[in-house]
Amino acid sequence: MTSTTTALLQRLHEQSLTEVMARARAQFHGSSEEFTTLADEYDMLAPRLRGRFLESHGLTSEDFESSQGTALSLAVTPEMGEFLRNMVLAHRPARILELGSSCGVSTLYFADALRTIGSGIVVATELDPGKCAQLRAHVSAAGVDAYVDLREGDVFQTVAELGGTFDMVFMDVWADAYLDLFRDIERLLRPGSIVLADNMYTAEDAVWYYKQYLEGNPRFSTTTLGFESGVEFTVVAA
Ligand SMILES: C[S@@+](CC[C@H](N)C(=O)[O-])C[C@H]1O[C@@H](n2cnc3c(N)ncnc32)[C@H](O)[C@@H]1O
Repeated sequence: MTSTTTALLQRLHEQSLTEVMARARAQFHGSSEEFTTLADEYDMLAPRLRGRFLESHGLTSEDFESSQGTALSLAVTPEMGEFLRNMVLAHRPARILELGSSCGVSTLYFADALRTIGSGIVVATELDPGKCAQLRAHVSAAGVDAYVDLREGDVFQTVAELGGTFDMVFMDVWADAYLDLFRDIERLLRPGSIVLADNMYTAEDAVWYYKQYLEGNPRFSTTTLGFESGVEFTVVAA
């Protein structure tokens, strides 16, 4: 990764964390000391307990699960970003579909990996015009324009217009849309395609139908990876 991209990602990660912490602090009705303790406890929790923990403290955020917009970046963590980057380096996809790109943090990890390989494209999707503008600026600053195709607009509309197959898909829109969206992208998958979905533990109720659908369908082999906010790792078996 170039030093420019590393520095840019570091700044964007810090910015996103600050935003999320500020929102949680505004929602939390305790003292600053209690909030600090809560944040430490969250960090130490097993990922599969995190969603319920936030919920029990009144910190579940509606904008994670509703179709309403938010100005927050809600970027993947550095750990998740490195995982995505490594997945690309290992799987060498020609076409990646990213569902929910926000200001482009996960997009940058995908695009940087494609730059390392020397080929491929990530089709990024985002509804919010302000976030799209930021994504374009970030992609340009990192010098990875050649590897990113941003489609601005509603993701369902965007997906309906796509053809061909995708070797890798990253699902990171609002969790209650996962199943409907997955049904729409099934025709774009081929045997061996990988679908990664974030927030399986932090939006456990919203993703329940998605998880059930995958587990009940012999075309897919799926498991939830127990790190970060819970990542569904699905391979198209047939
Ligand atoms: C969790 S954020 C994505 C974060 C991003 N993957 C990253 O790492 O920076 C989810 C994004 O999905 C977008 N989104 C939600 N519903 C959408 C829809 N129907 N069409 C397009 N984008 C949508 C939101 O605007 C939001 O920016």
